[in-house]
Amino acid sequence: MTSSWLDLLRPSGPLDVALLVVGSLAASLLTYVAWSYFLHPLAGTPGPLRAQLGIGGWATWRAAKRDFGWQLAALHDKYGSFVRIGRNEVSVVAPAAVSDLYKYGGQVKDKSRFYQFFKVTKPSLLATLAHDDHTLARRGVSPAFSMHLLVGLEEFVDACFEDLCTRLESQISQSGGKATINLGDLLQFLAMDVVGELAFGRSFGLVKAGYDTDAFLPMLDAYTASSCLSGTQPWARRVLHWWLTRRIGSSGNAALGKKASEAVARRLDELKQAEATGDTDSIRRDILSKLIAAKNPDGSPFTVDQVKVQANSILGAGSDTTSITFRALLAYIVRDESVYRKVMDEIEQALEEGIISFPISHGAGSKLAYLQACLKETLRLHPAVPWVLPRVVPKGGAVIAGRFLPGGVYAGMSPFVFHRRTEAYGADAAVFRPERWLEASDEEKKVLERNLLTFGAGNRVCVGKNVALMELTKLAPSLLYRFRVSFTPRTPTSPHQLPGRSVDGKVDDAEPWFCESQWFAHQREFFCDVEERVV
Ligand code: HEM
Repeated sequence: MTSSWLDLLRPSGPLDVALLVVGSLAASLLTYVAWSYFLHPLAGTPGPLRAQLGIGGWATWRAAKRDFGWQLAALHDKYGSFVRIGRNEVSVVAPAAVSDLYKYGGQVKDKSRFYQFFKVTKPSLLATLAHDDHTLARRGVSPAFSMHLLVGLEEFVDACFEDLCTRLESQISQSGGKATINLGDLLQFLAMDVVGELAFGRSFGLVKAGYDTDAFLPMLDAYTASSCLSGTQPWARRVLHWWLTRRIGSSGNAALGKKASEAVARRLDELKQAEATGDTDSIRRDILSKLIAAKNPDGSPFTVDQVKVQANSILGAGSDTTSITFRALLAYIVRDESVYRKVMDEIEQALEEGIISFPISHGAGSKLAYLQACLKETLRLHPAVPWVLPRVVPKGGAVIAGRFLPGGVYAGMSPFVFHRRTEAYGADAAVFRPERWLEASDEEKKVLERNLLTFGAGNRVCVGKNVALMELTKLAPSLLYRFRVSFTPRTPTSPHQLPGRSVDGKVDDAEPWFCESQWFAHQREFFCDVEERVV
């Protein structure tokens, strides 16, 4: 029989079979890599090599290392406005992209699959990907977050703050006039107690207890870390979730579900009794009430499950974010004596002139112009969510910041990176300068506001923005007025276990915390020396 060259390829033993399999795999991989590098619609967009080769994993690795913000900033410094951060994903930092990607009624509408694992049990608002589904869901939930409703709930926020003052005073007196306190944790307890009051019918009592009674903090950490990591590698979700929950522990998860069930059941009971006695005025008109009264698009009332999902997602979305911002605001004010002096002079003068009184209302706090400018600068330089907020370019493609991106590509902007770019905030973009918000003309202010992505933008803008701003506007001046706060210096005997690291990743022991950058820009170990002020 005559042999052809094809016979040479025919395996004649197990070794040949193995070689053929390995060879075929290598050839497929090479073809895939070459396609990603040369032919993919994002080919030619600069970025880390592994993203360009389509292997992916850059964002996953950054999420695992929790250094996402500053690593992405460095890539943009190197490559410019468009950086390919995944096989099919691009990060953009151009002012025009804000409206191209996020504006109401714009071409780009759906969220990318990155968000899918932020669902609690069923998709919450944050995790609803399709624009149309989200619009309907948001219509039901929005009334629960109106400023009108929230202003009527200020007394509950004040009560949580009083718990904080009592705790601080007691620790201060036990320590002989000045106490070293993990203020970072206490501020998160405060934010959680406020969410408890507004969305669960009563405070969780964490500030009063002085510790994380139901292990909520590790649970929230496991929830965001696992959702974020899994979002970057959906196929590996189960493994990542298993690994993380083992590593971080998430015992609070069950406690949280239980708390939501109890809160809804309690409120439904109260409603039933009130209706029976005709005394419906005695029912608190809070977020929980509004969620219970919410309707689906077909007019049917929210089910108990829907109410629980929304309440739980509020805890997931509202407590880390608000406390990260509170810590950052305090730190920016306290670390610079001239900023601190201006804030305190403004508060004292407003008190003298009767513009504010205690407890400071949201309306009164809003009149503290310099403090509000500090808050804006804090939201700009330390956005609680530094991650890119990825959207899907629609079929047929879209022009984003002057560049055509084909349909199906994921594109997003990182508030952290964008806010530090000169094209967004000028040559001093990296500097904390509250005055920029006060000196700007009305037209300039519109641009500053438009470029501020801390709460997202467009129809996906944070639904809890009013809750956070109300809390910070009231409580930051109240805390600063009652207590003198300074960073606990790092010494061999101080309680710190981690080195100092700033929001932009600089390791420096003068920093008040160890900052991480993943979905959240969380600060660990914010220890402060706290004294009562003579007022
Ligand atoms: C300073 C505090 C806060 C910051 C910086 C913040 C930031 C954000 C951001 C960036 C988004 C949009 C994400 C995206 O486009 O992908 C978002 C959405 C959301 N936030 Fe906030 N948030 C804060 C406080 C709160 C609070 C207090 C609550 C609840 C009481 C809350 C509940 C939500 C919810 C439910 C969504 C999803 C909205 C939707 O998709 O319709 N947030 N937040």
